[in-house]
Amino acid sequence: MGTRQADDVKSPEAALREEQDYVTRVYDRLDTERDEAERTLREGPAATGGGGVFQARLERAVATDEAVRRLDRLTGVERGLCFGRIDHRAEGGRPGDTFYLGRIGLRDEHREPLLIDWRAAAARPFYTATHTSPGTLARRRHLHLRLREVVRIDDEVFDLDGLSAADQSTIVGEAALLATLRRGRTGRMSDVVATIQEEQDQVIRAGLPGVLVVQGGPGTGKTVAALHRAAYLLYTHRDVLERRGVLVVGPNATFLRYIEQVLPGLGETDVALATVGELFPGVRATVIESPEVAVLKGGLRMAGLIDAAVRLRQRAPEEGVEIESDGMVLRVDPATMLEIRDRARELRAPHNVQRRLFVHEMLRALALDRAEQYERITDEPLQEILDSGAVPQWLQELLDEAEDRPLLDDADLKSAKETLWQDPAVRATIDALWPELTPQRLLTDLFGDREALRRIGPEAGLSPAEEAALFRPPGSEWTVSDVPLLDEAAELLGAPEDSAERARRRAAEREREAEELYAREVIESSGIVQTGIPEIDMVDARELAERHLEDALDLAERQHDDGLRLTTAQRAAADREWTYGHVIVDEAQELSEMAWRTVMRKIPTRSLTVVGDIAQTGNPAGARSWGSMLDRYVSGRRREHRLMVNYRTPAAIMRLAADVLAEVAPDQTPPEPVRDDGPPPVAVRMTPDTLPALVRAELDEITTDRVGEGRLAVIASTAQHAAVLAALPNAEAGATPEALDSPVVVLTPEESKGLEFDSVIVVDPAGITGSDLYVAITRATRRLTLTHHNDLPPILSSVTESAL
Ligand SMILES: Nc1ncnc2c1ncn2[C@@H]1O[C@H](COP(=O)(O)OP(=O)(O)OP(=O)(O)O)[C@@H](O)[C@H]1O
Repeated sequence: MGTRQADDVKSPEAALREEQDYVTRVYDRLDTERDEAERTLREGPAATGGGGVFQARLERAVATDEAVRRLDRLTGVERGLCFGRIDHRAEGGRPGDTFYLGRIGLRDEHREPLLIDWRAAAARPFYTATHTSPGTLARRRHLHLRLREVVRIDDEVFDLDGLSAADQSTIVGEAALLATLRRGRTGRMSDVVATIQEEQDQVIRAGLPGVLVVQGGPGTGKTVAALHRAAYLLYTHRDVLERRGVLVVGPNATFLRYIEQVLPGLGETDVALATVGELFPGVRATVIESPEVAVLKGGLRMAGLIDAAVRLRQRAPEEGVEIESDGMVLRVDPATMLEIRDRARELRAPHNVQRRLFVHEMLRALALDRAEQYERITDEPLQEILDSGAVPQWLQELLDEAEDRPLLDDADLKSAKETLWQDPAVRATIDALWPELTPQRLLTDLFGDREALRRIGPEAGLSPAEEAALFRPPGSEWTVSDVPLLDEAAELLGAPEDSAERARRRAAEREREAEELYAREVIESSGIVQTGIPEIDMVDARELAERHLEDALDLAERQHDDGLRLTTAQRAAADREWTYGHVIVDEAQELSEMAWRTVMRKIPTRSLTVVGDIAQTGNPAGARSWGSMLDRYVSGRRREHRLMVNYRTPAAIMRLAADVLAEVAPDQTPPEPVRDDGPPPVAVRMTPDTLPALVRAELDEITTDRVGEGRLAVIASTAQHAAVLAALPNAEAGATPEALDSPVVVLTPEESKGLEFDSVIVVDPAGITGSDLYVAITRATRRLTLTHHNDLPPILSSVTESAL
């Protein structure tokens, strides 16, 4: 230590000018690359028209895809493109290396690195160096930009002697961090790439395989770390993840809107975001059930109930079946009926696939019955001859021969079955016995049928009261708790197979085969798979061929979308059976057991990041511990990482939150706040009439001179919500994404989950129970007011009363 960098002694103005020159070069380079990407789209192979052989189409598709991706990436990173610089210590008389860090990596025209991607290994010291263990760093510099102008520099010098004790703190980049944290809120989360802290860095760069649980109190940066992790994983494992995609599951649409800009800002545009209510394609559920029904529908007994509901739709009537067809009454006797149903059930396939066997067996039984009846009719005159005893020799021979032959040969049987299937009466009867079902149909019928619920409820271990609670009239809206049940049903039912769909699938398959052939030819003709070394050829050739083939087919598929370019995220979102490369679940404590089953189906490799806080669980069907939700899927293969520092809520508000936590979750420790600024929380006794005045006063306090900053949330229990909204006609209400753009929003505690606001007014906290109160209080980044009509509960007694 002790070597001083030459430019440490420069005047601050000169240092700023120098950095400005560098940053200007970086932006110039960004502009050049954007121009190039645009030109490729306009003039390059991507721009040539449609048609042509598959290889040409393939090349065009590759070029288009790359140019669009590149352009997306280059466009998303404009703000704060370059945010830091690291200077390594000089060694052996040689000056140390200097690197500039950015949201993406850029090289100059000579291919020399100009900007290092924040996720690259070379950037890591920026996040890990502390005063106690600086590694090889001599200095870390934060560059603060307004648009493309460098407005401030913050230095941390690691090789100067005599650092104060405070500087030894483990929180790195304190000046830069606090400046960032004090910014007014804009209603959108922003990335923190310039100020990622060491404990967050460990989460972000943890390995891809297995389940990583990130447990942390409110404001510890769980969400922000999870999103940076998505960007980091995509950067480090792009080949796997770009093809399979990354899914981020969040608690509600407002929250997803709140975080949606973070990944594009980090250069990633291809991550699917969804709520649990959106995990079943074609349904967008937002309605929340009553707590009792949410618990019931969230529990694993539902898997048994749905299984029983499917079996209930596979009928074998005790009295057998009779159908009038073509002037004849056809019968399937009870024993045959049972045999046919059981044979179909034994097929290890979903209901709609088993149905095909059921239909064939039923038609066969009916065709045989018809043939037997015909035979009886035509045999009547013959019987008379036989009874008379005068049977000529030739007839006896014919009869002996016929006895050995089956009633219907294969061709007869096929045509008889086809004829029967054309008969609407036959079809209707078979459909009623084993209908083709969609998940929606199955659940609508089940929940709308008290008798069916009563019949199968006991099998799933439900009490009569629980069976009754599940009933609802057909046509009711889908709820968030229904979505995992729809997914469960889809799993048991399989895809319905109507004839139009079948024809489309066959045509698509034929086309795909043709394309596959072309793709193989492309690969073979390019010689890509020949290494000349027999062992390598055997393994690598296959792997390479498969990879290229899949890429080729992906592209071919995309071209089919009438010229529309579908991203991996879009294709994944439309396909229930899509399996992702990695899944991140935020506010994961809210997921029920049934929701976890749905999520786990999407990630058979179990490469998951699970982010949440057990102390904030609001969903009565949510997690009480991580083990209770995850162990059945990943027992023993779960790593847990704890985040302990709160970057959001100032110390005075956190002291109150700690009182609440001690009551609602005494086994949990509140996180340590970084900030000790801002006024203590206050309590205001009032009526709804005075609420507008309080809102106006708070808005005056938080509005900054920067346009678009300053957000206020009024958080009220569901019971108070309507009255509060009526008192604040200019405020936006709850779970709409637009609410985030409004300076004032009225939310329930549930809706406020994961969000943050400069000022929070909690209306009637006595009416908000348990962890919901903890969530509501910890949304504030600067100011907290509690309003109440009656006395405050003892748990909040430390808050000072204030007049309006
Ligand atoms: N390293 C950091 N640098 C700057 N800001 C940060 C950092 N880490 C977290 N923050 C900020 O702290 C706030 C809280 O972060 P975040 O929402 O990710 O916390 P959380 O743990 O998910 O909270 P909750 O459990 O309440 O949803 C955000 O404004 C975030 O930008």
